[in-house]
Amino acid sequence: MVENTPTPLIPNNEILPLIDLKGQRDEVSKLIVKACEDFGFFKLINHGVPMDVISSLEEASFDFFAKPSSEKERASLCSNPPYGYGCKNIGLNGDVGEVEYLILDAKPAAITTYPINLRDAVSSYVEAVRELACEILDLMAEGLGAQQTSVFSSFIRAVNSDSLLRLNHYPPLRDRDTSPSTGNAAAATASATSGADGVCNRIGFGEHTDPQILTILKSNGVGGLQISVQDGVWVPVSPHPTAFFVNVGDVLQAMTNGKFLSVRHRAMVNWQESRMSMAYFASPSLDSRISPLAHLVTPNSPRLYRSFTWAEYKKATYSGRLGDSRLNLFRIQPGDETAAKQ
Ligand SMILES: C=C1C[C@]23C[C@@]1(O)CC[C@H]2[C@@]12CC[C@H](O)[C@@](C)(C(=O)O1)[C@H]2[C@@H]3C(=O)O
Ligand SMILES: O=C(O)CCC(=O)C(=O)O
Ligand SMILES: [Fe+2]
Repeated sequence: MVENTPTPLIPNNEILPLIDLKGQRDEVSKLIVKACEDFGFFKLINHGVPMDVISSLEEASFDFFAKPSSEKERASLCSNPPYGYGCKNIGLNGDVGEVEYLILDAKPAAITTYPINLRDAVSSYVEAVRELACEILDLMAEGLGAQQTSVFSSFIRAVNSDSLLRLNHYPPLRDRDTSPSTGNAAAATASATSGADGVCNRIGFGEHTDPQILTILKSNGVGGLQISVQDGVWVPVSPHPTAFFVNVGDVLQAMTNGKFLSVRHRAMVNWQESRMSMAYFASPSLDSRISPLAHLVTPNSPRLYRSFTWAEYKKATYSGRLGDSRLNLFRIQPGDETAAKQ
């Protein structure tokens, strides 16, 4: 059963940074670093990804989710978790939400095996968004004063990068039998109270951090994404017609020695409109070793996490629940000199 969530919510989201990628390079890189330190999140406009590439994938996604369940399950492509179609069950350990989704391997070789109606749209989108992720990561490296601009983006450019594309569809609650006790539509209305923007207090995708390096997310014009700026306080991210929402993942928090925050976020369901989100998770290859940039470890900022491979981190992620704080498993305990030198 999906519970209501009477947690404090800040209605005004103007505090979230909106960054113009066409601005002056030095300025943009400073703004990105500041946003990642303060929120682990920002909105990006003038990002260079053509609108027709975005709308083609959005259309292909709506077409896919409009198919009968039996067909979607068949199109699940493979039984290799986490790839494929899923409905309400998130991950393998009992998490649920009012969402259906398709998770796709973003490797070019994998994309060529997708059904014809998705293949072209996914391929163009992934190529464009991967380039954007690399550009953002280069700006971050510059803003952090890293010796090599490509210190982060080289992980994503690797041919065997484990990046994923996830298409999430949150059907509107209005027409559904949503009341757990009675199945009655009026009771469902009362229990899933919605605001003026139609966003309900019903969870579509529960709170979590993204485990990878960086997430580039595009949603349609329907609100629902919220980020947690401090424990239990949720800030709604208002929809934007063209912007991408960018958030830091756990691996980038580890590589920046905690300077950047991997922000907790969740997605709520809309009362009357379908919400679609398309998330590209930029990820290292399985054998990549993750360690902090040397210049970010100082006597005043001692090392926070032991080094790990993405395979190790991914295994820890997938053996846990959605809301777990996975990075804590890799945190160096005070006095653990061996781990601090690895
Ligand atoms: C419950 C889970 C779903 C998830 C794997 C996990 O065990 C914990 C992290 C979840 C998450 C969140 C970000 C991405 O949407 C995702 C694909 C990922 O890499 O980690 C999902 C996983 C999933 O849905 O399989
Ligand atoms: O749908 C959204 O806006 C967020 C989805 C999300 O956080 C995820 O897929 O990891
Ligand atoms: Fe997420």
